[in-house]
Amino acid sequence: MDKIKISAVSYTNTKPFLYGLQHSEIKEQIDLSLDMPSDCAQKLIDGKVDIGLIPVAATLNLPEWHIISNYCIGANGPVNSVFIFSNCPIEEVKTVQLDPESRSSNNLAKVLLKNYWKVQPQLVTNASDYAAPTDEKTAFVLIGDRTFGKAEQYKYVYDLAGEWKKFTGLPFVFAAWIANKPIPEEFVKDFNQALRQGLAHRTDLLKQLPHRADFDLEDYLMHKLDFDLTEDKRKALYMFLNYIKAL
Ligand SMILES: C=C(O[C@@H]1C=C(C(=O)O)C=C[C@H]1O)C(=O)O
Repeated sequence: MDKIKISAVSYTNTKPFLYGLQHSEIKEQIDLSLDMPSDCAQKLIDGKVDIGLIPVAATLNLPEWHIISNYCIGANGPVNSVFIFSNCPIEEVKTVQLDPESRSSNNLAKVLLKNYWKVQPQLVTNASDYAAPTDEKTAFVLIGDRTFGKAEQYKYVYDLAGEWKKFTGLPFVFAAWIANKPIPEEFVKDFNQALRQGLAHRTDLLKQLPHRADFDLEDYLMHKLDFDLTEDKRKALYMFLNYIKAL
């Protein structure tokens, strides 16, 4: 049988899943690449892979998609790795730079700016001074490991999963395991078993990760991230997609 091609996120948030896949026999059946989220999405859209841990916002660009797992990258309240960083209050921000590695969080920022904060700053992709704006009134979206330790450096820090929870009362799902074609049931079963094992071994994984003085990895992997794709997260996912369509 041909190997099933998979693209997964290259950030720390995905390490519990990778631990499970690497410690299971399923690793012989898969061809795994690690990519930034925007590339996971593009590879699934272009048919270069069969399954991706992709930003949920990118499903709007897929003609066919199937959620193949009850696990995801999500949060129920603040996630501590998806932010708008700003040096002035959000109401005064004139420009928001978007993160080139993101698809979900950029859209979440747009949804919250419009519907929650009710402001209309200019949105910029590929800003030349991205993540280091010189203008006081320019803020930026930043996701993943690049945010670790940075929350102290800005006067105004907006955790987007926390803001979404205040807005909707719901948890949020950033990325889900999605296939662009039907995948054999037996494989899906073994794949989910491997993911479950990985989550169950987070304490072992944490022992292998380098300690960071500026970021609480244990709190992040055990508490801030919430990996179960619950009914509430599914509800939030479809609500989010509808908000994006209405932007
Ligand atoms: C919580 C996170 O979730 C992520 C955010 C994504 C996005 O904005 O497109 C996609 C995948 C996840 O890695 C994070 O990266 O910090």
